[in-house]
Amino acid sequence: MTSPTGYAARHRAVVAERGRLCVGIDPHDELLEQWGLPGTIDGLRRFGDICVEAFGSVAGFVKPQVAFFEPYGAAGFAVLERVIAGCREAGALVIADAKRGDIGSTMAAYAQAWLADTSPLCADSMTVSPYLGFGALAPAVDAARAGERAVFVLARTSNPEGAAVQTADADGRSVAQSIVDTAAAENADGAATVGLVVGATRAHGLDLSALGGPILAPGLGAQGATAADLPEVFDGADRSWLVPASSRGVLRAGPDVTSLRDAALAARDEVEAAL
Ligand SMILES: O=c1ccn([C@@H]2O[C@H](COP(=O)(O)O)[C@@H](O)[C@H]2O)c(=O)[nH]1
Repeated sequence: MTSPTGYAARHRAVVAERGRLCVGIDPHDELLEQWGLPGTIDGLRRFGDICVEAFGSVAGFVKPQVAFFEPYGAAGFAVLERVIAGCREAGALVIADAKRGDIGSTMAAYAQAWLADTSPLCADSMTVSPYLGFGALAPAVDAARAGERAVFVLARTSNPEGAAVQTADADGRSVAQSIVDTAAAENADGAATVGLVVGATRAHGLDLSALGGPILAPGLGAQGATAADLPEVFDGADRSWLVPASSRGVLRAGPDVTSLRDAALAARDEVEAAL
């Protein structure tokens, strides 16, 4: 077997050391309240700092949900920068859950924001939406490949509403399967630059066997999926590439750092035992 290159090497290394679980960092208002924090920028900053301390040095992957930082404006983005940098410095791979997608020229700016070393928001990967066409994502795919990073393209999302668009027919296969097949072609170089988002919440009917890249699988915990569901939901996929994700399911253990870390490690162990 040849040694992995590009993003694949970074991904494989962190999985070998820390496992496949991705902990979502989603500062919901209800969680701030449950953690005894004010719904202010100070509360958001404290939430972020606790997450960095709890997860940065033990989680393989963390996934800050950008949407929860945006309502705080510039100050919220400053907290997000701090969360991304803190987790990366502690060794976790950071997936910026930004779900960006636009015409190519604008996509290039999104890539610069989330995937360029020069940006204060620079992460290890980002989520992107192919609704403007897979080809429009090229600037992000190129930036990711050049920087040994990845993009996670929405294919079959964890929410029930996604089916109407994602299972629609596209020349004899579903829209989602066409995304999978295009991603697989991008991964022919072995660098695993193009990952997918495929929810863990239900059977998706996709053939993921030739993907050759990571599969972010949100839906564990609060959305009802369990680690025990994973083998059936992802039957036929290369499980070594699975990145099952849980946000509220872990975050509800807060605000105590040790309890949060223990919850993340317990979820990680359940995932590894199931897979
Ligand atoms: O298909 C998708 C894509 C993204 N998400 C995001 O993941 C987390 C899930 O949070 P939980 O608390 O574990 O339910 C959230 O940020 C979503 O925006 C997803 O759920 N499904």
